[in-house]
Amino acid sequence: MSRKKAVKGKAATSSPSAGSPTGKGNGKAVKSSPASIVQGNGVVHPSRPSISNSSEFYDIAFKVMLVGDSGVGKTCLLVRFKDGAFLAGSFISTVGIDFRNKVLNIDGVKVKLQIWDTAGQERFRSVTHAYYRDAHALLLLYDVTNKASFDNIQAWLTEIHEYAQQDVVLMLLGNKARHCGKFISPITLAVQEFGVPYMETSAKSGLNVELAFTAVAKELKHRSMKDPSEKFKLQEYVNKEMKGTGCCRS
Ligand SMILES: Nc1nc2c(ncn2[C@@H]2O[C@H](COP(=O)(O)OP(=O)(O)OP(=O)(O)O)[C@@H](O)[C@H]2O)c(=O)[nH]1
Ligand SMILES: [Mg+2]
Repeated sequence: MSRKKAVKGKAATSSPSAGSPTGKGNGKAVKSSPASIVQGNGVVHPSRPSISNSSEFYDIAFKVMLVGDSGVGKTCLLVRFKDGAFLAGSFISTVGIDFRNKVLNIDGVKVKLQIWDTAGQERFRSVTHAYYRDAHALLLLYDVTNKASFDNIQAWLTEIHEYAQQDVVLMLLGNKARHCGKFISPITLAVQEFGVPYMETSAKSGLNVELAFTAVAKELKHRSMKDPSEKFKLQEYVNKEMKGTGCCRS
């Protein structure tokens, strides 16, 4: 098997696999220690030694897509996660689609997330559809200060069911949360009706941003490791790990 390292993010405007190191496949095992890692397609690969010409080595890689209405904060969430910064100032709506990579250490396993930032505007919807089928996880964002973005969640879920893989990991993120701690906004209380894991984030303050991506990476890793004794429950993990204290900056 070839050695893999995470590549820097680059714009992708053609087909989903064209700009994608993971191509069409599921999460791929390229190095593991000490246990074997199972590919999403069920192929077991024996343990391999570390690959060491980059700080961005990874064992398994997954594609995560950010979707949701224009203006809910998808790009800001990704920038906050990747660079630890907030894009203040005027709103520049995303055109087309782009991705950034980040490698997380999940319980000793290096999990590379290739995170696709999509354009929320209606006119780019057909471009986005082409990418759904390769996504291992989808983060569907709404804006907790914007009821219209909540009202559109059902339409997004319908679209996801139509275009994404059946077993895609899905989580709702109520972005632009203004509070801190475990309180959730009235919109997010209503969001529970969809029966999909959910949490609130703030790209502005950084609230729960790392946690959202870590939770998804953990879920994907658990699935790919195929260890039945280790059942991972996304919502339970998020509820447990959510910040209990802190100060509001949003
Ligand atoms: N207060 C607050 N503002 C935010 C937050 N996240 C994003 N914003 C603001 O919301 C606006 C839209 O953010 P973007 O990240 O560009 O939105 P988007 O979802 O990527 O929009 P499209 O690219 O059009 O789909 C910007 O003005 C951001 O500064 C947040 O957590 N809190
Ligand atoms: Mg954007």
